[in-house]
Amino acid sequence: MIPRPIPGLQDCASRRAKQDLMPRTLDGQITMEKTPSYFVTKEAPARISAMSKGTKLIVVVRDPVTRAISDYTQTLSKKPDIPTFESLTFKNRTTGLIDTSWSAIQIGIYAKHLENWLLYFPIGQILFVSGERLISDPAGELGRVQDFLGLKRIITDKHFYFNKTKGFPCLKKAEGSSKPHCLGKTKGRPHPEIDQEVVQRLRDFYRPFNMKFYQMTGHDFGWD
Ligand SMILES: Nc1ncnc2c1ncn2[C@@H]1O[C@H](COP(=O)(O)OS(=O)(=O)O)[C@@H](OP(=O)(O)O)[C@H]1O
Repeated sequence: MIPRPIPGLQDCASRRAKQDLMPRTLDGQITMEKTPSYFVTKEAPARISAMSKGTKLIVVVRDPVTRAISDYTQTLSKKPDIPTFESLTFKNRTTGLIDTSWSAIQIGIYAKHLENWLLYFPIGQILFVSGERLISDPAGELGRVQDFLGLKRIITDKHFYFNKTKGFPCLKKAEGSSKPHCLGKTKGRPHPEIDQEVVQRLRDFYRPFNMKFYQMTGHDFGWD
């Protein structure tokens, strides 16, 4: 059971005030909250643990190189004048020194972020969902989520079809409707073409962190 959520990472008083505005979780209900930045926020594990040690945590991860490019694509869509991905990647392009302070790069060092969580939560309380498998086998991945949450497997293959144009699975029927439902326009956007040498340098950079992450989670995500 996931307890009532922390609506943000504010101080306790404002957190409680916000919680009081939220509906109560009734028996048989699970309250969920999605805030991607929690995984990389230093204070989040301690605060969530202080609120409820039993909180189940779900983290969706994908190849950190693709993640960085996707992150950049998102920023570019809002600020078209930013420097190129290639120039932001390096502190010094000649020496090949990666700028690990750039958030697009930093967020993908999953092993480092996970270490913070493991100070407060056992690994069995965290489910790692593969972003790649959410596309190639959504029902399988959601099967794992349902098991982790102790739910009956209600969502299965029957609920999805693959939309080739979008390159994503879509729901055959949206909740409360008889019409199909696909993810929005910002999902599956084309990414800019990145210099392959830079991509390779990033692959080399992430490899040891990925290996450590596989070891910590006991799961090979196949990013190499
Ligand atoms: N359900 C599901 N399955 C697989 N992949 C998914 C899913 N939802 C979001 N995404 C991909 O995650 C990338 C970031 O999406 P966000 O949901 O954060 O969207 S947004 O950037 O806030 O608009 C973005 O990646 P790219 O499209 O490759 O850039 C989304 O397409």
